[in-house]
Amino acid sequence: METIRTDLLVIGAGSGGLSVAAGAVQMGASVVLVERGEMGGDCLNYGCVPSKALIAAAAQAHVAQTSAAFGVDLDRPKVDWPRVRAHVQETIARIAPVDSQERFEGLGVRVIRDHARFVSDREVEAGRCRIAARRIVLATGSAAAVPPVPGLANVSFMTNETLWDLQELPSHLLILGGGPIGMEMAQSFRRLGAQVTVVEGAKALGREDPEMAAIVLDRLRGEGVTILEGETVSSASQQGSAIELRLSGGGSLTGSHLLVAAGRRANTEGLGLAVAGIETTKTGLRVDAGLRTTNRRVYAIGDAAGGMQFTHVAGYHAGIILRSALFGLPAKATTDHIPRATYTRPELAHVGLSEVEARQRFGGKLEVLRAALLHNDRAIAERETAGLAKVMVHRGRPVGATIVGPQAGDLISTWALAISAKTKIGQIAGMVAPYPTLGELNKRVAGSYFTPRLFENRTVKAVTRTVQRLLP
Ligand SMILES: Cc1cc2nc3c(=O)[nH]c(=O)nc-3n(C[C@H](O)[C@H](O)[C@H](O)COP(=O)(O)OP(=O)(O)OC[C@H]3O[C@@H](n4cnc5c(N)ncnc54)[C@H](O)[C@@H]3O)c2cc1C
Ligand SMILES: NC(=O)c1ccc[n+]([C@@H]2O[C@H](COP(=O)([O-])OP(=O)(O)OC[C@H]3O[C@@H](n4cnc5c(N)ncnc54)[C@H](O)[C@@H]3O)[C@@H](O)[C@H]2O)c1
Repeated sequence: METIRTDLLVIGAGSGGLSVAAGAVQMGASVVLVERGEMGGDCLNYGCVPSKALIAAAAQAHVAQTSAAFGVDLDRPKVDWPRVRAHVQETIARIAPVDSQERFEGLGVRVIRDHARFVSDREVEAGRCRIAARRIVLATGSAAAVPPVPGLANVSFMTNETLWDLQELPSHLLILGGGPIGMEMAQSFRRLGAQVTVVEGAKALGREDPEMAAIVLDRLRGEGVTILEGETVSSASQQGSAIELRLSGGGSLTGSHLLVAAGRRANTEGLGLAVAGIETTKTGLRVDAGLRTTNRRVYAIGDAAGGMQFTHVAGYHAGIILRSALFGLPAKATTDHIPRATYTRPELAHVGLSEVEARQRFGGKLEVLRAALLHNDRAIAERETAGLAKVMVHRGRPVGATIVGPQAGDLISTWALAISAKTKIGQIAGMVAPYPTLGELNKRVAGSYFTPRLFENRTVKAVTRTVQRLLP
């Protein structure tokens, strides 16, 4: 057994672990990185990257369905699934070098490809190595949670890990769970030609503002996705390649394939956490505001920390703990300024407080600004006018924003910056946006704050008339 001493040991080479390792080694720390699976973790191999590549392929297929309105007739698209898969794999391959073992070894990180587990409160074993570290970072991510549905274990269902190995386009894809994974995949497979049925136990896109989520769900239903809400699966079975789900409401569904997208569970098993005095919660590892676990030398970041589960959150966490683990500086993770986006078409993006949360916090002092895409000239030209921006304002500053529409994930960045920089709404309204762009939506919604103050204000009108009389 080789013994290694290091400043920082990072377990997990996904979005969070790679950011910590790259930052720490480039700032002069000695770093060991342990990964038991693929470098790049879920995001690169089984999550964001393949799903966004599939969404892009599906968008190409969808063009044929909408082009006639532009005066362009296209033939019915022929979807060649092996080539769609090749596009997805090629996308992963093009990004992979940034996350590769070679790149990290080139930076000076010692990379060990094995499963890691604690053997004491500050030592970890991985393969033939025992690593003693000053600080340890758990960036072990999460995996699909499989609900305890009777019979499900005997069905050949897919999760986000196995979906990308599909050999053929499903004729009828059943999806268990109507969260972001379920909805992004439902629309993509529908656009590529599959029949798709989503079974959602509560409300589809249930974490989002219901008014905004309804715009997305209407579009998906309009494209032919069946979404059953408030419906749970009482049992699952398989006859040959046909998968049957019996529903608690009494009906049943038969499909050719089943994707389970019913939430996540943190990867904490097999880590020997008890030996190191590290506690877990229902959602992940127990951490304080500085992302320290119950063992003061050990941090947890990203999906494993059990909070918001996004790649950009894992990257943000990495920055927080680098301050603390390398320089001993105090640092706290907050969530108010962190955006999220679901990449259905239209996209649904949010940052800060929702309308309901903001009303609870600020009561009558809250102003909710709205602007519809219906009046955005670029959206009209592109026939993509289903959408809305909603901004929650308290004392002249934005405290939350939700956007549904094309490129909403890009448009929300303006509000993420405004909220983190505590910008006044007038500064967004005063920004000059190029015409004609979707970005004008942000200026328009901010400008609506001043509409009643300027255009429906008797004093302003009286002052204008007086000044006009006095001007030479
Ligand atoms: C289908 C899908 C689509 C998504 N789309 C988006 C999106 O568009 N945008 C977005 O922001 N987020 C998206 N996410 C979420 C995003 O993928 C995660 O939030 C992100 O990957 C979390 O990064 P992480 O570093 O915490 O964990 P991971 O990326 O999961 O990395 C953890 C790594 O730790 C390794 N590991 C675990 N235990 C051990 C051990 N004991 N020893 C050694 N190695 C270990 C694992 O093998 C893994 O490689 C998506 C997720 C899914 C499933
Ligand atoms: N665009 C993005 O950024 C993006 C995309 C995909 C995933 N993600 C991340 O991955 C996480 C996981 O996504 P997800 O969609 O798997 O999880 P989720 O927890 O967001 O949604 C799961 C859905 O499944 C439902 N559900 C759970 N058990 C069920 C059952 N037995 N029967 C019927 N419905 C059931 C829940 O009510 C919920 O609506 C997201 O929360 C997000 O953090 C992000």
